[in-house]
Amino acid sequence: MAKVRVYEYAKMHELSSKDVVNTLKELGSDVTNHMSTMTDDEVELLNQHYAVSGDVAETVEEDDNALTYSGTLNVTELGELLGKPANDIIKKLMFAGVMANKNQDLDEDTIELIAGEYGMAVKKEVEVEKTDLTQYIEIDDEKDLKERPPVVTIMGHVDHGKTTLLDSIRNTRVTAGEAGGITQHIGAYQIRTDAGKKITFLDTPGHAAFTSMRSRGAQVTDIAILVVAADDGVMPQTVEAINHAKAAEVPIIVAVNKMDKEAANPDRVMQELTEYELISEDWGGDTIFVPMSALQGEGIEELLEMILLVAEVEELKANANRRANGTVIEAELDKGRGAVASLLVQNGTLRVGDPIVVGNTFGRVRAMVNDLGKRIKKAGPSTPVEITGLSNVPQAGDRFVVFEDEKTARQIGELRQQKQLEERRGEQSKVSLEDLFEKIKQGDIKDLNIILKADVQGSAEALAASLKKIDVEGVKINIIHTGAGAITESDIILASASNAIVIGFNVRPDNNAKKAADTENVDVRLHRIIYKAIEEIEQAMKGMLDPEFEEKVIGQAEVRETFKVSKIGTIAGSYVIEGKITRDAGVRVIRDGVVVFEGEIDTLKRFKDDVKEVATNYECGITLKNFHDIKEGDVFECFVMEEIKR
Ligand SMILES: Nc1nc2c(ncn2[C@@H]2O[C@H](COP(=O)(O)OP(=O)(O)OP(=O)(O)O)[C@@H](O)[C@H]2O)c(=O)[nH]1
Repeated sequence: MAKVRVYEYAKMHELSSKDVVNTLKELGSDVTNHMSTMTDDEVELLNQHYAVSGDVAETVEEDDNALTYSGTLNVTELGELLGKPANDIIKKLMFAGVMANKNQDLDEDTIELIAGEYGMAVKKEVEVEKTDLTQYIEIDDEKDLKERPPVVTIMGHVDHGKTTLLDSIRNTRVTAGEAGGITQHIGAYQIRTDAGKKITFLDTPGHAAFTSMRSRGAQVTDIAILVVAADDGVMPQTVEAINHAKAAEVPIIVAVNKMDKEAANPDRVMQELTEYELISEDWGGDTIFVPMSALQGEGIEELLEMILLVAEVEELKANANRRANGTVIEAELDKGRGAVASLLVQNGTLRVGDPIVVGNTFGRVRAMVNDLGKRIKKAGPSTPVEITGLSNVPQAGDRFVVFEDEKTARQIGELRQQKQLEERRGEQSKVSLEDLFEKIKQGDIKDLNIILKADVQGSAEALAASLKKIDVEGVKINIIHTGAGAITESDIILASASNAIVIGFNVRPDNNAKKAADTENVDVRLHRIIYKAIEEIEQAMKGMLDPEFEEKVIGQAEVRETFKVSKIGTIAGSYVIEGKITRDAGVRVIRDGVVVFEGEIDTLKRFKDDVKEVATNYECGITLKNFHDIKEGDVFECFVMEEIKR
């Protein structure tokens, strides 16, 4: 039989708890109040006393008519819920052995007890975060999942041919067979290969867009194409792109571009990329390299094949037979059409008329067009579309979720709007050196991600190597990107997306980076001396930044005589009665147990000599800074501030 508390028993038999407590006491039990649990014997005794029977545990039932509340209730609030004056509640509580005032919060059991006294039932509602969109996305059954097209982003260094590649893929593929198709820029497009398989390309080349989406929690890319010009090799933004893709754990296919050029040297590209763990299959690695010429359309076919191959390995799947969800690729306010958003459907099928929450806005899909500007009625997984019908303009990277009915969509959309406003006020916390240790201690952080920029690559690497050697238990340093040159907006966005801090060595953030760091709350640390940078990080990890101090009393001296000297003030002829007195310690003057002064020692002498410290049982002369009202019998208590080891 389950253990039963007094109030539960009382409730079940419609008795007052107070009564039951008294009865139990009369029966010799040592229960004290309504919360006490009873032994089986006690229950039996009570049953006999009240002439009731039955296994009480079995009589507990869920009450569907229960009044519901959430969070906590105080006495007044409980009164309101039950429709009773607070004073009545207080009386009931008193009878149950609980002394409470009107504002006192009550625990769940007590709330139930009091409601029970009135013959009512209450139930605490489990609170859910109603604004979290992901919770409305049902998990698919494995059997409903079918292959979906991969979503690809093209990245690489400036001028290595990203745009040319995107264009040439689109030109060879999109118009073919799509009669009268005029490509429309909606942030992404989809092609169909000869084999009839689809691939979706995100239209904004470069890693900044890629990562700014990720910083908003959106992961839309399945595969990254790293374009490297064969005549130029690995350049700074190539490295950035690699790091961005790696941070997002997206597989990389290397497109060795501009092979038509005379200076093309694909071996050099392969060689250089080995440094970044991108090793070609020819060389025993597992990275796919595709030599090509985006300009002449060479190698495109093979690249598309390789994309499909990687997609197959990744087992990209979705369920078209469900309400859609996905991510905003771009959005803007159009004068004529209102809010226009390009969406990538990531799962399910999006239909015209669907009630939808997009980021912090909502609406109904009014009109939908595809990447050829054609009006469509529905769009399945991995399809990019442009929609109208939203009440506001969302942001790239925002998630969207279709709801069953418009009312729910509106409710959740409005709640999210409200929450966004509140959050803006209370800005969320990213990692910073100030609270790093706190976060490590609480287990919130196991890796400290760092982005390192320096004036020259050499010092960035030296600093990275030293930082990696810092050994603090419970936390690991991850250098997710190093580079030479000023700290850029792209660095900040990567930091924000990866919850990293940025260290600048002999470099400064440019203006855009400064602004971005502000809005994204990214901690940027600037240094000119390597060991200082290392020290700062190490101390932050150990919780030793701005150390906390506590006072420690080191000794006491008693004033035996005082001498007034015109230029000096009062000299206290003292005797050290405990510990020691040191010249640089803090001092408190205690007279009859009261602190009459707190400050610093000015001079400390033995006979005529200045000394640093005086030990127990020695005499000394002491003067204080800015305090001369010293009296015989005063006690000088000396203290130092000691750092608290955390
Ligand atoms: N010879 C040759 N030139 C190419 C090839 N691909 C691109 N180019 C040229 O390289 C230049 C840069 O190409 P883009 O496609 O604009 O390069 P991008 O990477 O998009 O450059 P940004 O948008 O500035 O980052 C252009 O003049 C292209 O015509 C190629 O395969 N062969």
